[in-house]
Amino acid sequence: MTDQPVAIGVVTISDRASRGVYEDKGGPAIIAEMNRFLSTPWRPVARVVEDEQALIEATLKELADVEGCSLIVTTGGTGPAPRDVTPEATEAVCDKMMPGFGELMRAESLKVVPTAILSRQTAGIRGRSLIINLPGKPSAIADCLNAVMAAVPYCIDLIGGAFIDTNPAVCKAFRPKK
Ligand SMILES: Nc1ncnc2c1ncn2[C@@H]1O[C@H](COP(=O)(O)OP(=O)(O)OP(=O)(O)O)[C@@H](O)[C@H]1O
Ligand SMILES: Nc1nc2c(c(=O)[nH]1)N[C@H]1C(S)=C(S)[C@@H](COP(=O)(O)O)O[C@H]1N2
Repeated sequence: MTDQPVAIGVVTISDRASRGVYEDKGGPAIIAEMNRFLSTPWRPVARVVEDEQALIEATLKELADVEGCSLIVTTGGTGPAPRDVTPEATEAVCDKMMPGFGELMRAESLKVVPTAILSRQTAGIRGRSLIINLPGKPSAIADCLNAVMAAVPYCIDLIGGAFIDTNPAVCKAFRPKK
């Protein structure tokens, strides 16, 4: 069997980007960061959706269950506004939550911007997929992924997802039981 590139979901959740009011910069920023981090061949499965909980849930389920994404990264919809429902959608589709991701990403973002505490970003496991929420501001993507990336490959190992390795010059993946 030939080795297929690892599928990674890239989900932009934004009313305005999904309607073409502005160009989506979040999805491309996630793809650029993943290219920087990962040494394992991978392919993005990208979606841009409105801030609608049912739509977000359906997208996360499709990427996990049909597309077989071992990792799904979302951007947007994590704040306090009425239409910000990404964490609710994430929790609704996950078997278990991984609160450490949100805690660490908020703590690191707080070094950059005092409004970091307004993000309710979280992470969780659906089957063999790790889902991680990032804020909508494109600059938040690198801040947050830099904070958690070293732990992502081992987390995916533990849930039976694809083997993912990182470029050690950028980020050394930590695998305690290698
Ligand atoms: N996908 C994106 N592409 C480019 N810029 C974005 C994107 N998402 C957010 N931004 C920028 O970050 C700012 C804050 O994002 P936020 O998610 O709070 O937007 P919002 O007010 O919820 O609106 P929307 O859901 O329409 O993006 C936006 O005003 C916009 O300038
Ligand atoms: N690193 C980082 N985190 C950040 C921000 C940012 O600019 N950089 N913006 C904050 C702001 S202003 C908000 S309202 C929340 C939620 O953003 P979201 O609704 O776009 O997900 O993320 C916060 N976290």
